[in-house]
Amino acid sequence: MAGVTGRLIRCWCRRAVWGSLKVPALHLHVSKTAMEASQEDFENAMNQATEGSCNTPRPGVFDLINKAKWEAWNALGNLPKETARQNYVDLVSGLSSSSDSSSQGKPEADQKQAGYKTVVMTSEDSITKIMLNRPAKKNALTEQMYQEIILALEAASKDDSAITVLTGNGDYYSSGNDLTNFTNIPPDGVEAKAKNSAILLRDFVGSFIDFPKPLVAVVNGPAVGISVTILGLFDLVYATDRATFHTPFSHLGQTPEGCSSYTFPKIMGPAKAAEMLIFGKKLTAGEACAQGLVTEVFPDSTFQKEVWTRLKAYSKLPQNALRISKQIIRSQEKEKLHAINAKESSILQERWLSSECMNAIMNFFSQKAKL
Ligand SMILES: CCCCCC/C=C/C(=O)SCCNC(=O)CCNC(=O)[C@H](O)C(C)(C)COP(=O)(O)OP(=O)(O)OC[C@H]1O[C@@H](n2cnc3c(N)ncnc32)[C@H](O)[C@@H]1OP(=O)(O)O
Repeated sequence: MAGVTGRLIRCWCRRAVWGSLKVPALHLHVSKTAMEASQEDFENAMNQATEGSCNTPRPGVFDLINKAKWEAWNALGNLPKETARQNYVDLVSGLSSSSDSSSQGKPEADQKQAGYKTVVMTSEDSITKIMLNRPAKKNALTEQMYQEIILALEAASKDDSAITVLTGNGDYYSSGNDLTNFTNIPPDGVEAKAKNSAILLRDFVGSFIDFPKPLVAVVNGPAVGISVTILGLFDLVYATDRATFHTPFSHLGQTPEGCSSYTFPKIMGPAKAAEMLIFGKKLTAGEACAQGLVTEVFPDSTFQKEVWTRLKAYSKLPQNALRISKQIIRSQEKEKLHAINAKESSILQERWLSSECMNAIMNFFSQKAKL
């Protein structure tokens, strides 16, 4: 912790608390079919889609395993970012459908998808589950996690599942943005970092706005920050009675995102939304349900069993009807949501450069200030 604090204070002296966001050109050639692809192919494709072309030094001649991995990644060459992402999604989607056909007679088999490092993506019973997987850090969202969630949603939108679920591993749903995202300064400076982070935020929220199938949050514990705001973009939010919902943006010198400046007043009315988004009032699961942010609250002891039984029943409904109904509802205000997302992201880009925001983050790391 002393190291992190020292780094933050050094950053502050240079008027910055930002981490180096990798936004390289992304490159990938995928020539194998999903059935032919190995775990290593998925890892290389994921590296390419999230980190870009091979950007690490070649391992030493005796480091045979890492040298082979490096050579495979390096061999992928240079392709535009969108192509790299699309290739990755195609590879994963292909795996999902080919696995499904090869596992006929075992329809319940849990299809775990390879290549993700910070989330676990599985498909079972026509439900694709994306599980945040950093329990020791309360599922705080790193830049890599934002990228992997975007990729996972793209893959889920194309697989043959009826419903997609986002949940967390461990005692938290998510503690929101990982504050260490703000700790290193990239060579191109703090303003560039803020700009790249705003782009990542806009893309991340945009992938929830555009998601074409029913999207369900299984809120397995407390939720903070952006993990709360994006709930306004889900179709169902099921919560354990242990969950809390906290958006302490003013405490952090920040402002609402995830389209919550629009969805929260619409869901709960302007006064209750202001209490959460401006003054940082933390809601219990029962309160969040009474205000319409949560669909239903379950006792923690039976939470998983009850929720998954419910979702399995829903996933048997006709898939096209589910998808089309979702899209009719979303289409009413999709453009508006994108405009709000762009505006919120651009305001945050400025906020992240403010002394209020920098002080709040330093405070968290230096004093372990809890929300
Ligand atoms: C591309 C950028 C997009 C940005 C979008 C804008 C998003 C905004 C937000 O999401 S604002 C909300 C940010 N979140 C927070 O401020 C939460 C900070 N964390 C806490 O207050 C507490 O950790 C807690 C209340 C969530 C949990 O407290 P407790 O139960 O006592 O656990 P610990 O604090 O010991 O946590 C264990 C371990 O996890 C680390 N950790 C938890 N949350 C975060 C986080 N958000 N960022 C970084 N690290 C986090 C914590 O430091 C501990 O680490 P350690 O074991 O000490 O190494």
